[in-house]
Amino acid sequence: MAPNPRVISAFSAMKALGISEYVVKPVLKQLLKVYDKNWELIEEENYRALADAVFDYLETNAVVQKRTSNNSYEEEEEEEAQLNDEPERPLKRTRKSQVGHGTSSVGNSDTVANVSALRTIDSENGGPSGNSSSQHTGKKGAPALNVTSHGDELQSVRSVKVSAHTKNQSVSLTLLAERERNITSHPVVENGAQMYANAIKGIQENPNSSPYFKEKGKKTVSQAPVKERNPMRARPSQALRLKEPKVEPGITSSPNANANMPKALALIQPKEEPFVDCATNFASSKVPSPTASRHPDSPSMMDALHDSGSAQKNGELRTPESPCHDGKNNQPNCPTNSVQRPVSGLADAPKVSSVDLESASSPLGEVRISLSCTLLNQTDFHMPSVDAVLKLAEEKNVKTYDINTNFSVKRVIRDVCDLFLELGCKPVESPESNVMHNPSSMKDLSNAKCDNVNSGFVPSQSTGTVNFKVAAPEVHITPPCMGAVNDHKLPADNGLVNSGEETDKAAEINGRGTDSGNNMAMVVADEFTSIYHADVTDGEEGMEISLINEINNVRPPSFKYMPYNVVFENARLDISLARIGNKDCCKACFGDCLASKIPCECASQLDGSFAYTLDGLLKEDFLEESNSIHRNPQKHLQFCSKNCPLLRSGSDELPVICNGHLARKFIKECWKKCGCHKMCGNRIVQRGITYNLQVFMTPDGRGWGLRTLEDLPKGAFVCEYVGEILTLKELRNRYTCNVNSDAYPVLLDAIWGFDKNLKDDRTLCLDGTIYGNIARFINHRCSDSNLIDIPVEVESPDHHYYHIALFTRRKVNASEELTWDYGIDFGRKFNAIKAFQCQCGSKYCRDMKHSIV
Ligand SMILES: C[S@@+](CC[C@H](N)C(=O)[O-])C[C@H]1O[C@@H](n2cnc3c(N)ncnc32)[C@H](O)[C@@H]1O
Repeated sequence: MAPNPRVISAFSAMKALGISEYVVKPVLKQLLKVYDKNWELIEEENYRALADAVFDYLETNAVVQKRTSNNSYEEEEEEEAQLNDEPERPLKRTRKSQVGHGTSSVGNSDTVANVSALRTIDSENGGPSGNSSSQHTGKKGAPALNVTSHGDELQSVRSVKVSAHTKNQSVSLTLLAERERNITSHPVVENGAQMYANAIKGIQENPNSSPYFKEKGKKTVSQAPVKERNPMRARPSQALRLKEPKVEPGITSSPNANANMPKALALIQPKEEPFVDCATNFASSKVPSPTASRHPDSPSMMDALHDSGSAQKNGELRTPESPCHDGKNNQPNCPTNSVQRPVSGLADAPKVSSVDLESASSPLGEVRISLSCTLLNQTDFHMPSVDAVLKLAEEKNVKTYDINTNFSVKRVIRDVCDLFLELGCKPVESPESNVMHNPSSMKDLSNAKCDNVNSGFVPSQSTGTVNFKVAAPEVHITPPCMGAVNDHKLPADNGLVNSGEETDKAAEINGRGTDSGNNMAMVVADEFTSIYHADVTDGEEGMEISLINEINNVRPPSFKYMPYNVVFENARLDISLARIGNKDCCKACFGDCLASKIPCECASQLDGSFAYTLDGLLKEDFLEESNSIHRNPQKHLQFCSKNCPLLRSGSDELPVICNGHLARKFIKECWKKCGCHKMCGNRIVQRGITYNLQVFMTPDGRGWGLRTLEDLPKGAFVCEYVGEILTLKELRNRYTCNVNSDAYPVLLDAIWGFDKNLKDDRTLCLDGTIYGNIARFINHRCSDSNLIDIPVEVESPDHHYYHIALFTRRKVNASEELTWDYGIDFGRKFNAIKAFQCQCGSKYCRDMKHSIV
């Protein structure tokens, strides 16, 4: 449909005032309603009414946001109702007065909620729940901080840039916030800040001057402020639907070479050995010794393919699951601060003589806030590690503040600033301490010649400046991935790849050059030593996750980074708020459900308790129970006999009867239909990755691995296993045709043993091979892995689809490799996928007695 020329003219007129179309659009819509589509009234006096309404809206919006911003979901409902001419909607106050919970009280709010839900899904994810399309548009933002700017709700801070100038004794911190691109309103006035301010002032002085308020006694825009999308948007939890994986040019779909697929399947006899978490002996250089405890055999992910449920006759294993993250950044209900002007509060930092905070924005939705603080008579400042500062700031905030009620972005910023100064003024200790130091690779990086990479993270001694965030490289990790694993498969006799020669050989074997074919922006330093990429997530996560290869020339595999699951063609995945009944959500809640004395509906699956602690960690008893299921799978199996999807999908090598599927212990998180705040403590996995992780090349031939760069407490959410949501049938087709492919499938089979009429399109699994996240780099460790997979229900209440969240089973030390027990039964071999020869190094390794061909 051709755009209405009157609309275009209205936009142009407003643009001349420096007001963006994003702002004008919703207001215009409302105005047309108010004026019964009488354009003349709007166009009169060169759009005077519209201009007034816009300014009103901006002003009101600023006030509203300042005042609340607590429960944006409710606001969305209100807005939605307005747009739909709902006479009355569940008012925030009403809801709030219903302290606690309640299943249903909200009367007729269902309709409204559903409507708004749909809208929310649509806009928030840049993609619908059910449609197919490929909008990966949405940059998600697992917000670390939220700041308000320009009277507008803050968008999530996607990155932090910190720089210090020792020479001038100043430290500057730049928070780079990025607005969601899809946001409907964009209150940033492009060039007319002053004009806007004057206009607002005029309206304040003479409110009646606006015809907008006079006409017809109808609803005014200000009654229903059009709200911007909630900035604190957790990561989109629903899946995108893709028609088919897009494989970018230059990439082959699956290296044939040494495919090491999990083959495994299967059945493992749970061992009775005691466990002791052996420290990972391979992580890269300094791996602290693990101390934890843990146990042996269990099932794993790849099982799936092979026998997913795989089990065995007696004992069995299982498949892994979901995601999640920790809640250590739990922010309270609401951030507010308008961080626009010099924040005087910051000045009380003892060592700081002055603090400046400036903000700038672009019409594209980028907001940059720059904070600089100058030291007072401090001559011995040195640049501390950014990581150390942020880590300390985080710890400090979690410990110091009542995170639920008192959180203040301003204070966080001040703390970060203070800590910079504090750490920077301490004498330099060991290289491991808090002073920024780099692995050899970092040094190399500084000399690296790489034209197209603005590699930050390289401290430059000469200037004393550190750019924490590297200018985003135009990197596209392209599809078919599977590769990397093979690349490192070296001859079993040595396993270690550490010379250029060997590397080249490996690359040759795999038909790949060591230095071509991939346009990843990364730094290659020296000849064989460091390949470094500042952010393998391509900006898709709230955290940057670097990749480093100090071992050989193998480049990262080609795959498309996705922070959330995507639906492949035929899988049936119904995600809609309409499917979430009152018993599946806590509509009457507000704020933080964990803080409420009365457990809400979302806690009912766990007998009225939540799986998380107030610190955002998995509760001890929940973790222990889940560990126990992994240790003794045979006690938790549910059988689906002949109707087992695995049997139906056919394979000569599969057992004739179902070996059982684990009855998993689920976490149920609050979600969009719930009344609580997005930062509610029962929304951990949705918020995405919050720890500082790194993809690295293992030195012992297991290919890439994932490690943590900071200590992780026990029960911390690390990441979700993300991939394409496939039906089992699709999975089999995919890998039966390509037996040699590497694949990383995980069955979503928790319901299989219970649903006797399971249709093929509902037998789902996740495959992170082509579309996936950093979890695809996590290597397997038999039994005493430091991560455990927990199924998490977020947007789909029936357990056919759920998320797989990986939590720490014990405290994990910085630089330790993160591992997960895939649940592979190395004693079995199935046709579709080849198992690898396990080199986990665990004393419980299940592959020691088997020789895999
Ligand atoms: C999910 S991927 C893990 C990331 C992989 N290392 C890479 O380079 O992409 C699984 C593959 O990693 C390798 N792998 C994982 N754990 C291993 C282990 N304990 N021993 C040997 N190879 C392992 C196998 O090739 C397996 O097929």
